[in-house]
Amino acid sequence: MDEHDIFKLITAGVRFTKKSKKEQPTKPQLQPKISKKEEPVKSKKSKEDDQDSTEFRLLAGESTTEPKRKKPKEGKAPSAKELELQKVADQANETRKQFGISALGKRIPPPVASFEALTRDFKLLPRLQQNLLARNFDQPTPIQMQALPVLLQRRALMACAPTGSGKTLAFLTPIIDGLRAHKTSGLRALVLAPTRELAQQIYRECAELTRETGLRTHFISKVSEAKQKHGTECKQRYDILVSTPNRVRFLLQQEPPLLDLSQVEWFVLDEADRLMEEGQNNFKEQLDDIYAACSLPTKCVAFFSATYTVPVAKWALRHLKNLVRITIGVQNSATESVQQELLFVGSEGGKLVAMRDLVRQGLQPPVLVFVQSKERAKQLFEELLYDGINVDVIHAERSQHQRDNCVRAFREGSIWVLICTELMGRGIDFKGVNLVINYDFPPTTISYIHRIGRTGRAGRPGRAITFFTQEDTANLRSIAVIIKNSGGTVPEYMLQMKKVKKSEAKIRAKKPLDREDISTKIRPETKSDEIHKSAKLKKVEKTEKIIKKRQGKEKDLKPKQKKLGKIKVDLKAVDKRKGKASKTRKEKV
Ligand SMILES: Nc1ncnc2c1ncn2[C@@H]1O[C@H](COP(=O)(O)OP(=O)(O)OP(=O)(O)O)[C@@H](O)[C@H]1O
Repeated sequence: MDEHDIFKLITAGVRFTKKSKKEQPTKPQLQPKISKKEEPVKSKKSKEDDQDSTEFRLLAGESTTEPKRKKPKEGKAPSAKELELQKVADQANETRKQFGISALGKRIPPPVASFEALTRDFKLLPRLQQNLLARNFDQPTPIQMQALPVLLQRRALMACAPTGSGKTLAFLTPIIDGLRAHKTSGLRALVLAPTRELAQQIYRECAELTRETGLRTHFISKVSEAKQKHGTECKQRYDILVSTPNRVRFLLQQEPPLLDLSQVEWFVLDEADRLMEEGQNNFKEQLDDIYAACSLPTKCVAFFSATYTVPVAKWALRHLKNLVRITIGVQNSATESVQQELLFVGSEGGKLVAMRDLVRQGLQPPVLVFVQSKERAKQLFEELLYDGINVDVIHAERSQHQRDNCVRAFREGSIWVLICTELMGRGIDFKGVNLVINYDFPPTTISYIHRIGRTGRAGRPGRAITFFTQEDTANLRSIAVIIKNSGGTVPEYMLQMKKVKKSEAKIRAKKPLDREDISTKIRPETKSDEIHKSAKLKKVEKTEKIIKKRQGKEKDLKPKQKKLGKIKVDLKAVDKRKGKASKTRKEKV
Protein backbone atom coordinates (compact mmCIF):
# COMPACT_ATOMS: atom_id res chain seq x y z
CA MET A 1 0.00 0.00 0.00
CA ASP A 2 1.71 3.14 -1.12
CA GLU A 3 1.35 6.61 0.35
CA HIS A 4 -1.44 7.57 -2.04
CA ASP A 5 -3.57 4.55 -1.14
CA ILE A 6 -2.99 5.23 2.53
CA PHE A 7 -4.05 8.81 1.97
CA LYS A 8 -7.27 7.62 0.32
CA LEU A 9 -7.97 5.90 3.60
CA ILE A 10 -7.29 9.11 5.47
CA THR A 11 -9.61 11.13 3.21
CA ALA A 12 -12.42 9.12 4.72
CA GLY A 13 -12.32 12.03 7.20
CA VAL A 14 -11.47 9.89 10.16
CA ARG A 15 -10.89 11.86 13.36
CA PHE A 16 -8.18 10.25 15.42
CA THR A 17 -8.60 10.83 19.08
CA LYS A 18 -6.20 9.59 21.68
CA LYS A 19 -8.14 7.88 24.43
CA SER A 20 -5.64 7.90 27.18
CA LYS A 21 -5.49 4.39 28.52
CA LYS A 22 -5.19 5.55 32.09
CA GLU A 23 -7.77 7.63 33.90
CA GLN A 24 -6.48 11.20 33.87
CA PRO A 25 -5.33 11.86 37.48
CA THR A 26 -7.92 13.92 39.35
CA LYS A 27 -5.27 15.57 41.55
CA PRO A 28 -2.26 16.91 39.67
CA GLN A 29 0.39 14.27 40.13
CA LEU A 30 3.80 15.04 38.86
CA GLN A 31 5.06 11.55 39.14
CA PRO A 32 4.79 9.81 35.79
CA LYS A 33 3.24 6.43 36.37
CA ILE A 34 5.38 3.87 34.63
CA SER A 35 2.45 2.75 32.56
CA LYS A 36 2.32 -0.76 31.29
CA LYS A 37 1.89 0.79 27.88
CA GLU A 38 2.86 -1.27 24.92
CA GLU A 39 6.44 -1.26 23.90
CA PRO A 40 7.29 2.05 22.15
CA VAL A 41 6.81 1.67 18.41
CA LYS A 42 10.08 0.49 16.99
CA SER A 43 10.58 2.61 13.94
CA LYS A 44 11.84 0.85 10.84
CA LYS A 45 15.51 1.71 11.12
CA SER A 46 17.10 3.31 8.13
CA LYS A 47 20.88 3.20 7.92
CA GLU A 48 21.08 6.76 9.25
CA ASP A 49 18.81 5.85 12.12
CA ASP A 50 20.97 2.95 13.05
CA GLN A 51 23.89 5.31 13.24
CA ASP A 52 21.91 7.71 15.49
CA SER A 53 20.58 5.06 17.79
CA THR A 54 24.01 3.44 17.90
CA GLU A 55 25.34 6.85 18.87
CA PHE A 56 22.73 7.16 21.61
CA ARG A 57 23.44 3.58 22.67
CA LEU A 58 27.12 4.46 22.77
CA LEU A 59 26.32 7.66 24.66
CA ALA A 60 24.20 5.66 27.02
CA GLY A 61 26.58 2.75 27.05
CA GLU A 62 28.34 3.79 30.23
CA SER A 63 28.00 2.14 33.59
CA THR A 64 24.49 1.89 34.95
CA THR A 65 23.32 3.97 37.85
CA GLU A 66 25.03 2.19 40.68
CA PRO A 67 28.40 0.59 39.96
CA LYS A 68 28.24 -3.10 40.72
CA ARG A 69 29.69 -3.49 44.17
CA LYS A 70 32.63 -5.83 44.41
CA LYS A 71 31.51 -9.24 45.68
CA PRO A 72 33.12 -9.91 49.10
CA LYS A 73 35.98 -12.41 48.92
CA GLU A 74 34.92 -16.00 49.26
CA GLY A 75 34.23 -16.79 52.93
CA LYS A 76 34.64 -13.13 53.97
CA ALA A 77 31.33 -11.66 55.27
CA PRO A 78 30.55 -8.15 53.96
CA SER A 79 31.30 -5.47 56.51
CA ALA A 80 28.48 -3.45 58.10
CA LYS A 81 29.54 -0.46 55.99
CA GLU A 82 29.34 -2.49 52.78
CA LEU A 83 25.92 -3.79 53.74
CA GLU A 84 24.76 -0.25 54.49
CA LEU A 85 26.08 1.06 51.16
CA GLN A 86 24.40 -1.78 49.27
CA LYS A 87 21.11 -1.03 51.03
CA VAL A 88 21.30 2.65 50.05
CA ALA A 89 22.15 1.69 46.45
CA ASP A 90 19.25 -0.76 46.23
CA GLN A 91 16.87 1.85 47.66
CA ALA A 92 18.08 4.43 45.16
CA ASN A 93 17.51 2.05 42.27
CA GLU A 94 14.07 1.19 43.62
CA THR A 95 13.11 4.88 43.69
CA ARG A 96 14.46 5.43 40.20
CA LYS A 97 12.52 2.50 38.85
CA GLN A 98 9.33 3.75 40.51
CA PHE A 99 9.59 7.22 38.97
CA GLY A 100 11.06 6.34 35.60
CA ILE A 101 14.42 7.94 36.38
CA SER A 102 17.38 6.69 34.40
CA ALA A 103 20.73 8.09 35.50
CA LEU A 104 24.01 7.36 33.72
CA GLY A 105 27.45 8.19 35.00
CA LYS A 106 29.67 7.32 37.94
CA ARG A 107 28.97 7.62 41.67
CA ILE A 108 25.52 9.17 41.19
CA PRO A 109 23.95 10.36 44.47
CA PRO A 110 20.62 8.76 45.42
CA PRO A 111 17.45 10.68 44.41
CA VAL A 112 15.72 12.71 47.16
CA ALA A 113 12.12 11.67 47.83
CA SER A 114 10.93 14.88 49.53
CA PHE A 115 11.78 18.56 49.98
CA GLU A 116 12.21 17.87 53.70
CA ALA A 117 14.84 15.21 52.93
CA LEU A 118 16.47 17.66 50.53
CA THR A 119 16.74 20.44 53.10
CA ARG A 120 17.81 17.97 55.80
CA ASP A 121 20.44 16.04 53.83
CA PHE A 122 21.87 19.02 51.95
CA LYS A 123 21.59 21.73 54.61
CA LEU A 124 19.96 24.10 52.12
CA LEU A 125 20.17 27.85 52.70
CA PRO A 126 17.47 28.41 55.38
CA ARG A 127 15.75 31.24 53.46
CA LEU A 128 15.79 29.15 50.28
CA GLN A 129 14.17 26.31 52.21
CA GLN A 130 11.37 28.66 53.25
CA ASN A 131 10.92 29.98 49.71
CA LEU A 132 10.78 26.41 48.41
CA LEU A 133 8.32 25.17 51.00
CA ALA A 134 6.22 28.31 50.45
CA ARG A 135 5.50 27.00 46.95
CA ASN A 136 3.45 24.23 48.62
CA PHE A 137 4.58 21.54 46.24
CA ASP A 138 3.68 18.09 47.59
CA GLN A 139 6.94 16.55 46.58
CA PRO A 140 9.81 16.96 44.12
CA THR A 141 9.13 15.88 40.54
CA PRO A 142 11.23 12.97 39.24
CA ILE A 143 13.69 15.30 37.50
CA GLN A 144 14.02 17.32 40.69
CA MET A 145 14.50 14.15 42.76
CA GLN A 146 17.61 13.22 40.83
CA ALA A 147 18.94 16.48 39.38
CA LEU A 148 18.95 18.35 42.71
CA PRO A 149 21.41 16.02 44.50
CA VAL A 150 23.61 15.86 41.39
CA LEU A 151 23.79 19.66 40.97
CA LEU A 152 24.18 20.25 44.71
CA GLN A 153 27.38 18.21 44.30
CA ARG A 154 28.22 20.55 41.37
CA ARG A 155 28.42 17.66 38.92
CA ALA A 156 28.11 18.37 35.18
CA LEU A 157 24.59 17.40 34.12
CA MET A 158 22.60 16.71 30.97
CA ALA A 159 18.94 16.36 31.95
CA CYS A 160 16.05 15.23 29.72
CA ALA A 161 12.57 15.36 31.26
CA PRO A 162 9.05 15.80 29.85
CA THR A 163 7.60 19.27 29.29
CA GLY A 164 6.02 20.81 32.37
CA SER A 165 7.90 18.57 34.81
CA GLY A 166 9.64 21.24 36.88
CA LYS A 167 13.07 21.50 35.25
CA THR A 168 13.36 25.22 36.13
CA LEU A 169 13.26 24.60 39.86
CA ALA A 170 15.70 21.72 39.37
CA PHE A 171 18.44 24.06 38.18
CA LEU A 172 17.62 27.26 40.09
CA THR A 173 17.62 25.65 43.55
CA PRO A 174 21.25 24.38 43.44
CA ILE A 175 22.47 27.66 41.93
CA ILE A 176 20.90 29.72 44.72
CA ASP A 177 22.09 27.31 47.40
CA GLY A 178 25.58 27.28 45.89
CA LEU A 179 25.92 31.09 45.78
CA ARG A 180 24.57 31.45 49.35
CA ALA A 181 24.76 35.26 49.63
CA HIS A 182 25.39 38.38 47.56
CA LYS A 183 29.00 39.12 46.75
CA THR A 184 30.48 42.12 45.00
CA SER A 185 32.82 39.95 42.93
CA GLY A 186 30.45 40.15 39.94
CA LEU A 187 28.27 37.65 38.09
CA ARG A 188 28.61 34.09 39.41
CA ALA A 189 25.72 32.36 37.62
CA LEU A 190 24.50 32.55 34.02
CA VAL A 191 21.24 30.96 32.82
CA LEU A 192 20.49 31.11 29.07
CA ALA A 193 17.18 30.48 27.28
CA PRO A 194 16.30 30.74 23.57
CA THR A 195 13.62 33.40 23.85
CA ARG A 196 13.21 36.61 25.82
CA GLU A 197 9.80 35.46 27.10
CA LEU A 198 11.26 32.24 28.52
CA ALA A 199 14.26 34.08 30.02
CA GLN A 200 11.86 36.52 31.69
CA GLN A 201 9.79 33.63 33.09
CA ILE A 202 12.93 31.96 34.56
CA TYR A 203 14.03 35.33 35.96
CA ARG A 204 10.66 35.71 37.75
CA GLU A 205 10.95 32.23 39.23
CA CYS A 206 14.52 32.98 40.33
CA ALA A 207 13.48 36.27 41.92
CA GLU A 208 10.86 34.36 43.93
CA LEU A 209 13.35 31.73 45.12
CA THR A 210 16.03 34.31 46.05
CA ARG A 211 13.57 36.49 48.02
CA GLU A 212 15.25 37.71 51.28
CA THR A 213 18.46 35.81 50.50
CA GLY A 214 20.30 38.98 49.51
CA LEU A 215 21.18 37.42 46.15
CA ARG A 216 20.58 39.69 43.16
CA THR A 217 19.17 38.36 39.92
CA HIS A 218 19.08 40.33 36.69
CA PHE A 219 17.25 39.99 33.38
CA ILE A 220 18.40 42.16 30.48
CA SER A 221 15.10 43.50 29.20
CA LYS A 222 16.56 46.24 27.02
CA VAL A 223 20.15 46.10 25.83
CA SER A 224 20.14 49.90 25.72
CA GLU A 225 19.62 50.01 29.53
CA ALA A 226 22.40 47.49 30.06
CA LYS A 227 25.08 50.18 30.08
CA GLN A 228 23.75 51.76 33.27
CA LYS A 229 23.05 48.42 34.91
CA HIS A 230 26.22 46.62 33.90
CA GLY A 231 28.83 49.19 33.13
CA THR A 232 32.25 48.36 34.52
CA GLU A 233 31.75 50.74 37.44
CA CYS A 234 28.77 48.75 38.74
CA LYS A 235 29.51 45.25 37.53
CA GLN A 236 29.42 43.94 41.08
CA ARG A 237 25.69 44.67 41.26
CA TYR A 238 24.34 41.22 40.29
CA ASP A 239 25.02 37.59 41.20
CA ILE A 240 22.76 35.78 38.71
CA LEU A 241 22.05 36.78 35.10
CA VAL A 242 19.15 35.21 33.16
CA SER A 243 19.10 36.13 29.48
CA THR A 244 19.23 35.06 25.83
CA PRO A 245 22.54 34.36 24.02
CA ASN A 246 22.27 37.31 21.62
CA ARG A 247 21.87 39.87 24.41
CA VAL A 248 24.76 38.43 26.43
CA ARG A 249 27.06 38.26 23.43
CA PHE A 250 26.16 41.82 22.42
CA LEU A 251 27.23 43.08 25.86
CA LEU A 252 30.43 41.02 25.74
CA GLN A 253 31.32 42.56 22.40
CA GLN A 254 31.11 46.16 23.63
CA GLU A 255 34.36 48.06 24.09
CA PRO A 256 35.10 47.64 26.96
CA PRO A 257 32.88 44.54 27.47
CA LEU A 258 29.84 45.35 29.63
CA LEU A 259 29.82 41.88 31.14
CA ASP A 260 32.53 40.05 33.04
CA LEU A 261 31.86 36.30 33.06
CA SER A 262 35.23 35.26 34.46
CA GLN A 263 33.72 34.51 37.89
CA VAL A 264 30.75 32.47 36.60
CA GLU A 265 30.49 29.27 38.68
CA TRP A 266 27.16 28.10 37.18
CA PHE A 267 26.53 27.89 33.42
CA VAL A 268 23.02 26.56 32.70
CA LEU A 269 21.26 26.13 29.34
CA ASP A 270 17.47 25.75 29.37
CA GLU A 271 16.13 24.24 26.10
CA ALA A 272 19.75 23.24 25.49
CA ASP A 273 19.10 21.40 22.21
CA ARG A 274 17.50 24.55 20.75
CA LEU A 275 20.38 26.72 22.00
CA MET A 276 22.98 24.40 20.49
CA GLU A 277 21.42 24.24 17.04
CA GLU A 278 23.98 25.16 14.41
CA GLY A 279 23.51 27.25 11.31
CA GLN A 280 22.04 30.59 10.37
CA ASN A 281 19.70 32.35 12.85
CA ASN A 282 20.76 29.83 15.46
CA PHE A 283 22.59 30.25 18.73
CA LYS A 284 25.57 27.89 18.62
CA GLU A 285 28.07 30.53 17.50
CA GLN A 286 26.96 33.00 20.19
CA LEU A 287 27.08 30.22 22.74
CA ASP A 288 30.68 29.36 21.86
CA ASP A 289 31.74 32.97 22.54
CA ILE A 290 29.82 33.10 25.82
CA TYR A 291 31.12 29.71 26.99
CA ALA A 292 34.67 30.83 26.26
CA ALA A 293 34.14 33.99 28.35
CA CYS A 294 33.05 31.87 31.31
CA SER A 295 36.66 31.03 31.98
CA LEU A 296 36.41 29.61 35.52
CA PRO A 297 37.68 26.03 35.12
CA THR A 298 35.65 24.82 38.12
CA LYS A 299 32.29 26.07 36.80
CA CYS A 300 29.35 23.67 36.95
CA VAL A 301 27.68 23.19 33.53
CA ALA A 302 24.10 21.90 33.20
CA PHE A 303 21.87 21.34 30.16
CA PHE A 304 18.10 20.97 30.46
CA SER A 305 15.47 20.13 27.84
CA ALA A 306 12.54 17.86 27.09
CA THR A 307 14.31 16.79 23.88
CA TYR A 308 17.89 16.11 22.84
CA THR A 309 19.73 15.55 19.61
CA VAL A 310 22.83 13.44 19.13
CA PRO A 311 25.15 16.46 18.50
CA VAL A 312 24.26 17.93 21.90
CA ALA A 313 24.85 14.62 23.66
CA LYS A 314 28.18 14.22 21.87
CA TRP A 315 29.27 17.77 22.74
CA ALA A 316 28.42 17.21 26.41
CA LEU A 317 30.32 13.92 26.56
CA ARG A 318 33.30 15.48 24.86
CA HIS A 319 33.50 18.72 26.89
CA LEU A 320 32.04 17.96 30.30
CA LYS A 321 34.08 15.86 32.71
CA ASN A 322 32.43 13.38 35.02
CA LEU A 323 29.10 14.04 33.29
CA VAL A 324 25.82 12.70 34.66
CA ARG A 325 22.97 12.06 32.21
CA ILE A 326 19.44 11.90 33.59
CA THR A 327 16.41 10.90 31.54
CA ILE A 328 12.89 10.80 32.91
CA GLY A 329 10.62 8.34 31.11
CA VAL A 330 11.42 7.84 27.43
CA GLN A 331 13.86 10.27 25.80
CA ASN A 332 12.28 12.74 23.31
CA SER A 333 8.75 11.65 24.11
CA ALA A 334 5.57 13.69 24.56
CA THR A 335 4.19 14.16 28.04
CA GLU A 336 1.57 11.53 28.88
CA SER A 337 -0.82 14.00 30.49
CA VAL A 338 -2.00 15.38 27.13
CA GLN A 339 -4.87 13.86 25.15
CA GLN A 340 -3.55 14.09 21.59
CA GLU A 341 -5.77 14.16 18.47
CA LEU A 342 -4.92 14.22 14.77
CA LEU A 343 -7.67 15.82 12.64
CA PHE A 344 -7.72 15.58 8.85
CA VAL A 345 -9.14 18.87 7.55
CA GLY A 346 -8.92 18.26 3.79
CA SER A 347 -7.34 21.54 2.68
CA GLU A 348 -6.03 24.84 3.98
CA GLY A 349 -9.55 26.23 3.70
CA GLY A 350 -10.77 23.27 5.73
CA LYS A 351 -8.57 24.37 8.64
CA LEU A 352 -10.56 27.58 9.07
CA VAL A 353 -13.79 25.58 8.98
CA ALA A 354 -12.42 23.15 11.58
CA MET A 355 -11.21 26.06 13.72
CA ARG A 356 -14.63 27.74 13.62
CA ASP A 357 -16.18 24.36 14.34
CA LEU A 358 -14.14 24.10 17.53
CA VAL A 359 -15.17 27.64 18.50
CA ARG A 360 -18.81 26.74 17.85
CA GLN A 361 -18.51 23.59 19.96
CA GLY A 362 -17.23 25.84 22.75
CA LEU A 363 -13.54 26.23 23.37
CA GLN A 364 -12.29 25.92 26.94
CA PRO A 365 -9.91 28.91 27.24
CA PRO A 366 -7.04 29.48 27.58
CA VAL A 367 -6.16 28.04 24.18
CA LEU A 368 -2.87 28.30 22.29
CA VAL A 369 -2.98 28.10 18.47
CA PHE A 370 0.31 27.42 16.65
CA VAL A 371 0.92 28.44 13.04
CA GLN A 372 4.14 28.19 11.07
CA SER A 373 4.90 31.84 10.32
CA LYS A 374 4.30 35.43 11.40
CA GLU A 375 2.35 36.13 8.20
CA ARG A 376 -0.01 33.26 8.85
CA ALA A 377 -0.38 34.29 12.48
CA LYS A 378 -1.54 37.73 11.33
CA GLN A 379 -3.88 36.24 8.71
CA LEU A 380 -5.50 33.86 11.20
CA PHE A 381 -5.82 36.68 13.71
CA GLU A 382 -7.68 38.83 11.14
CA GLU A 383 -9.98 35.94 10.37
CA LEU A 384 -10.84 35.14 14.00
CA LEU A 385 -10.96 38.73 15.21
CA TYR A 386 -14.67 39.06 14.41
CA ASP A 387 -15.65 35.61 15.63
CA GLY A 388 -16.56 36.88 19.08
CA ILE A 389 -13.59 35.38 20.88
CA ASN A 390 -10.92 37.33 22.77
CA VAL A 391 -8.08 36.48 20.46
CA ASP A 392 -4.62 37.98 20.14
CA VAL A 393 -1.45 37.17 18.29
CA ILE A 394 2.20 37.08 19.29
CA HIS A 395 5.23 36.80 17.00
CA ALA A 396 8.74 38.18 16.64
CA GLU A 397 7.61 41.16 14.51
CA ARG A 398 5.57 42.64 17.36
CA SER A 399 7.44 45.03 19.65
CA GLN A 400 8.69 43.80 23.02
CA HIS A 401 6.10 46.00 24.68
CA GLN A 402 3.28 44.44 22.62
CA ARG A 403 4.65 40.93 23.29
CA ASP A 404 4.85 41.61 27.04
CA ASN A 405 1.28 42.95 27.10
CA CYS A 406 0.07 39.97 25.10
CA VAL A 407 1.73 37.42 27.43
CA ARG A 408 0.42 39.29 30.47
CA ALA A 409 -3.14 39.46 29.08
CA PHE A 410 -3.06 35.76 28.29
CA ARG A 411 -1.74 34.89 31.75
CA GLU A 412 -4.45 37.09 33.33
CA GLY A 413 -7.18 35.45 31.24
CA SER A 414 -8.34 38.56 29.36
CA ILE A 415 -7.15 36.90 26.16
CA TRP A 416 -8.71 33.48 25.64
CA VAL A 417 -7.09 32.40 22.39
CA LEU A 418 -3.46 33.26 21.67
CA ILE A 419 -2.23 32.69 18.12
CA CYS A 420 1.53 32.15 18.11
CA THR A 421 4.52 30.85 16.22
CA GLU A 422 7.39 28.67 17.45
CA LEU A 423 8.38 31.69 19.58
CA MET A 424 6.02 30.37 22.27
CA GLY A 425 6.68 26.75 21.44
CA ARG A 426 9.22 26.05 24.17
CA GLY A 427 9.38 26.41 27.90
CA ILE A 428 6.63 28.99 28.36
CA ASP A 429 4.64 28.03 31.43
CA PHE A 430 1.14 29.42 31.00
CA LYS A 431 -0.89 28.16 33.94
CA GLY A 432 -3.82 26.00 32.96
CA VAL A 433 -3.71 26.04 29.17
CA ASN A 434 -6.50 23.58 28.37
CA LEU A 435 -5.99 23.18 24.66
CA VAL A 436 -3.19 23.49 22.13
CA ILE A 437 -4.24 23.59 18.47
CA ASN A 438 -1.55 22.90 15.86
CA TYR A 439 -3.31 24.86 13.11
CA ASP A 440 -0.24 24.25 10.93
CA PHE A 441 1.39 20.86 11.19
CA PRO A 442 4.62 21.05 13.27
CA PRO A 443 7.82 21.06 11.20
CA THR A 444 9.47 18.34 13.34
CA THR A 445 8.59 15.86 16.07
CA ILE A 446 10.68 17.95 18.48
CA SER A 447 8.54 21.00 17.67
CA TYR A 448 5.41 18.86 18.19
CA ILE A 449 6.59 17.66 21.63
CA HIS A 450 7.33 21.20 22.82
CA ARG A 451 4.18 22.76 21.34
CA ILE A 452 1.75 20.30 22.94
CA GLY A 453 3.85 20.57 26.13
CA ARG A 454 2.33 24.01 26.70
CA THR A 455 -0.66 22.14 28.09
CA GLY A 456 -0.80 19.19 30.49
CA ARG A 457 1.81 20.78 32.78
CA ALA A 458 2.68 20.03 36.40
CA GLY A 459 0.63 16.84 36.13
CA ARG A 460 -2.60 18.58 35.07
CA PRO A 461 -4.47 17.01 32.12
CA GLY A 462 -4.39 18.77 28.76
CA ARG A 463 -5.60 18.36 25.16
CA ALA A 464 -3.90 18.90 21.83
CA ILE A 465 -5.49 18.84 18.35
CA THR A 466 -3.26 18.77 15.28
CA PHE A 467 -4.82 19.68 11.90
CA PHE A 468 -3.35 18.03 8.83
CA THR A 469 -3.94 18.02 5.09
CA GLN A 470 -2.65 15.88 2.24
CA GLU A 471 0.48 18.05 2.12
CA ASP A 472 1.38 16.98 5.64
CA THR A 473 1.49 13.24 5.14
CA ALA A 474 5.29 13.21 4.97
CA ASN A 475 5.62 13.95 8.69
CA LEU A 476 2.42 12.26 9.73
CA ARG A 477 3.99 8.95 10.58
CA SER A 478 6.62 10.39 12.92
CA ILE A 479 4.00 12.33 14.88
CA ALA A 480 1.78 9.25 15.01
CA VAL A 481 4.72 7.33 16.53
CA ILE A 482 5.16 10.05 19.18
CA ILE A 483 1.44 9.87 20.04
CA LYS A 484 1.52 6.11 20.22
CA ASN A 485 4.68 6.07 22.36
CA SER A 486 3.11 8.48 24.84
CA GLY A 487 0.17 6.14 25.37
CA GLY A 488 -2.14 7.40 22.60
CA THR A 489 -3.99 5.52 19.89
CA VAL A 490 -3.55 6.15 16.18
CA PRO A 491 -4.67 4.05 13.18
CA GLU A 492 -2.19 1.24 12.51
CA TYR A 493 -1.60 2.20 8.88
CA MET A 494 -0.34 5.64 9.93
CA LEU A 495 2.50 3.83 11.69
CA GLN A 496 3.12 1.78 8.55
CA MET A 497 3.51 4.83 6.29
CA LYS A 498 6.85 5.22 4.55
CA LYS A 499 9.44 6.77 6.87
CA VAL A 500 10.79 10.10 5.69
CA LYS A 501 14.55 10.04 5.18
CA LYS A 502 16.47 12.09 7.77
CA SER A 503 17.90 14.28 5.00
CA GLU A 504 14.39 15.07 3.70
CA ALA A 505 13.07 15.69 7.22
CA LYS A 506 15.92 18.16 7.76
CA ILE A 507 14.96 20.10 4.63
CA ARG A 508 11.31 20.22 5.69
CA ALA A 509 12.32 21.39 9.17
CA LYS A 510 14.25 24.33 7.71
CA LYS A 511 11.77 25.30 4.99
CA PRO A 512 8.14 25.07 6.08
CA LEU A 513 5.56 24.13 3.44
CA ASP A 514 4.37 26.95 1.19
CA ARG A 515 0.69 26.99 2.15
CA GLU A 516 -2.30 28.87 0.74
CA ASP A 517 -3.04 32.06 2.72
CA ILE A 518 -5.50 31.87 5.58
CA SER A 519 -8.34 33.98 4.29
CA THR A 520 -11.93 33.76 3.24
CA LYS A 521 -11.84 37.28 1.79
CA ILE A 522 -11.46 37.73 -1.98
CA ARG A 523 -8.08 39.21 -2.36
CA PRO A 524 -6.22 40.60 -5.31
CA GLU A 525 -4.93 37.83 -7.48
CA THR A 526 -1.40 36.89 -6.61
CA LYS A 527 1.15 35.24 -8.85
CA SER A 528 0.67 31.93 -7.08
CA ASP A 529 -3.09 32.20 -7.73
CA GLU A 530 -2.50 32.54 -11.44
CA ILE A 531 -0.16 29.56 -11.43
CA HIS A 532 -2.66 27.64 -9.36
CA LYS A 533 -5.56 28.55 -11.67
CA SER A 534 -3.75 27.91 -14.94
CA ALA A 535 -2.60 24.52 -13.60
CA LYS A 536 -6.23 23.76 -12.81
CA LEU A 537 -7.40 24.89 -16.26
CA LYS A 538 -4.70 22.82 -17.96
CA LYS A 539 -5.87 19.81 -15.98
CA VAL A 540 -9.46 20.42 -17.09
CA GLU A 541 -8.45 20.72 -20.76
CA LYS A 542 -6.33 17.59 -20.57
CA THR A 543 -9.19 15.64 -19.07
CA GLU A 544 -11.54 17.01 -21.77
CA LYS A 545 -9.15 15.73 -24.46
CA ILE A 546 -9.18 12.28 -22.88
CA ILE A 547 -12.96 12.35 -22.79
CA LYS A 548 -13.19 13.41 -26.46
CA LYS A 549 -10.79 10.61 -27.38
CA ARG A 550 -13.00 8.11 -25.63
CA GLN A 551 -16.04 9.56 -27.46
CA GLY A 552 -17.50 6.07 -27.86
CA LYS A 553 -18.74 5.76 -24.36
CA GLU A 554 -21.01 8.83 -24.50
CA LYS A 555 -23.31 7.84 -21.69
CA ASP A 556 -20.91 7.62 -18.77
CA LEU A 557 -18.88 10.64 -19.86
CA LYS A 558 -21.69 13.21 -19.91
CA PRO A 559 -21.68 13.86 -16.11
CA LYS A 560 -17.91 14.31 -16.18
CA GLN A 561 -18.12 16.77 -19.07
CA LYS A 562 -20.82 18.66 -17.20
CA LYS A 563 -18.67 18.77 -14.08
CA LEU A 564 -15.63 19.99 -15.97
CA GLY A 565 -17.67 22.62 -17.71
CA LYS A 566 -18.94 23.76 -14.30
CA ILE A 567 -15.38 24.06 -12.94
CA LYS A 568 -14.49 26.29 -15.90
CA VAL A 569 -17.59 28.42 -15.32
CA ASP A 570 -16.73 28.70 -11.63
CA LEU A 571 -13.20 29.77 -12.41
CA LYS A 572 -14.48 32.41 -14.84
CA ALA A 573 -16.97 33.60 -12.19
CA VAL A 574 -14.17 33.95 -9.63
CA ASP A 575 -12.25 35.99 -12.18
CA LYS A 576 -15.21 38.26 -12.67
CA ARG A 577 -15.77 38.71 -8.92
CA LYS A 578 -12.10 39.51 -8.42
CA GLY A 579 -12.17 41.94 -11.26
CA LYS A 580 -15.21 43.64 -9.72
CA ALA A 581 -13.64 43.57 -6.23
CA SER A 582 -10.42 45.16 -7.39
CA LYS A 583 -12.43 47.75 -9.39
CA THR A 584 -14.44 48.72 -6.25
CA ARG A 585 -11.21 48.83 -4.27
CA LYS A 586 -9.75 51.26 -6.86
CA GLU A 587 -12.91 53.41 -6.64
CA LYS A 588 -12.58 53.42 -2.81
CA VAL A 589 -8.97 54.45 -2.96
N1 LIG B 1 7.60 19.78 42.61
C1 LIG B 1 6.60 20.38 41.97
N2 LIG B 1 5.32 20.05 42.25
C2 LIG B 1 4.31 20.66 41.57
N3 LIG B 1 4.46 21.61 40.61
C3 LIG B 1 5.74 21.95 40.32
C4 LIG B 1 6.86 21.38 40.98
N4 LIG B 1 7.98 21.95 40.46
C5 LIG B 1 7.57 22.85 39.53
N5 LIG B 1 6.22 22.85 39.45
C6 LIG B 1 5.38 23.67 38.55
O1 LIG B 1 5.31 22.96 37.31
C7 LIG B 1 5.15 23.90 36.23
C8 LIG B 1 6.12 23.57 35.11
O2 LIG B 1 7.43 23.81 35.60
P1 LIG B 1 8.58 24.24 34.54
O3 LIG B 1 8.13 25.39 33.72
O4 LIG B 1 9.85 24.32 35.25
O5 LIG B 1 8.54 22.94 33.59
P2 LIG B 1 9.65 22.50 32.54
O6 LIG B 1 10.00 21.11 32.80
O7 LIG B 1 10.74 23.51 32.49
O8 LIG B 1 8.78 22.58 31.21
P3 LIG B 1 9.28 22.85 29.71
O9 LIG B 1 9.99 21.61 29.24
O10 LIG B 1 8.03 23.13 28.96
O11 LIG B 1 10.20 24.03 29.79
C9 LIG B 1 5.38 25.29 36.83
O12 LIG B 1 4.12 25.92 36.99
C10 LIG B 1 6.00 25.01 38.19
O13 LIG B 1 5.65 26.00 39.13
